[in-house]
Amino acid sequence: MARAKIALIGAGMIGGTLAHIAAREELGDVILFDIAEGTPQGKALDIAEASAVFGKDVALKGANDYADIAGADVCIVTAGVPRKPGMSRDDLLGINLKVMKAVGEGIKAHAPNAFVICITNPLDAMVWALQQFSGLPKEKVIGMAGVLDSARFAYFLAEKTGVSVEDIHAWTLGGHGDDMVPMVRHSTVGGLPLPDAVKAGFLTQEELDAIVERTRKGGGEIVALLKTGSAFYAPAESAIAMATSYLKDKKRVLPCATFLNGEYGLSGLYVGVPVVIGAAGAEKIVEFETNDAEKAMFAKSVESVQGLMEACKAIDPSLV
Ligand SMILES: NC(=O)c1ccc[n+]([C@@H]2O[C@H](COP(=O)([O-])OP(=O)(O)OC[C@H]3O[C@@H](n4cnc5c(N)ncnc54)[C@H](O)[C@@H]3O)[C@@H](O)[C@H]2O)c1
Ligand SMILES: O=C(O)C[C@H](O)C(=O)O
Repeated sequence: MARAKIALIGAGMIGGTLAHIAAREELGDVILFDIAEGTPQGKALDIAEASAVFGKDVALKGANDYADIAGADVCIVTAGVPRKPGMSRDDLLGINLKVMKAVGEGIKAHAPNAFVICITNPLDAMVWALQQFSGLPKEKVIGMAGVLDSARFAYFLAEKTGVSVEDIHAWTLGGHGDDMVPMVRHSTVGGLPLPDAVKAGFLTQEELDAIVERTRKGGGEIVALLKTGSAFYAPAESAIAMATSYLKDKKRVLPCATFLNGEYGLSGLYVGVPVVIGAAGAEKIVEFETNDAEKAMFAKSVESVQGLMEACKAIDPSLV
């Protein structure tokens, strides 16, 4: 069977890390695309040379022409700009929306059968715009954020409780902003929902509250430390988990920005929800039972996403 073709649109910090992981995992041949000349070629060559050390058979190529992504099975989009300290993700909207238009047109022309994973921020509005600009089916265009946010939640819980990260299952819902919703009742430590884990003495309520708050602001914490850009290792791992589930038809349930069509009482927007990812793309949304407090937090987060969609429409009236 032919190897999968993975096109990485954007060869910056996340794009380069994605290429490295995809090659090491032998997930498929990799095209690194960027408007910057030399960057994708240099990173592709560097990783290709590394493949002789880690011993995996993959082809890597850098490109500045969309024709090179032709026939891609998966496109992972990181093209655009990241935030710097003092900025919010929403400040990136104007510049990254223009980038999404160019990327969407490139994918439409050259890789219309791909499964597309958008990472560019502000995520929920960018993936919504990218789907429209590309014209690809909604189930084939999805956004990466929830896997990252829930990984942060899980890591902080593991660190505090001393339980292996493998035995913590954490979930976040909503938009990829500071009002995202870490799902305390649905997340577990060793199988115990977090309120029961508190009762069992794994952590205190105050510690849990602090972890929820730290999760919400997890992106900003890294931006403040790095000063020159934002997180890239955990975001790349998160997108690789999504791409792997699609390519191997694993049907993992992962929290992703997914187009809603009545689920959670909403339609016509992308927002983070658990979804089965398999060979058909976003195959089935999982609807968590939510109480009034969770519903209110989710509604607030959705409102923020809708505000960003309105801002996009004001810039580009072709968006509906
Ligand atoms: N969804 C998430 O959870 C998440 C996590 C981390 C970062 N991000 C976002 O991902 C994006 C990329 O982050 P990064 O750290 O890789 O940034 P980066 O600056 O290192 O890389 C971005 C790359 O995009 C390229 N680019 C710009 N315009 C382009 C265009 N029109 N076509 C093709 N390439 C273009 C740049 O040349 C650069 O190489 C940012 O918007 C960041 O905010 C999202
Ligand atoms: O916070 C950012 O700007 C990048 C990304 O969205 C993240 O959560 O790490």
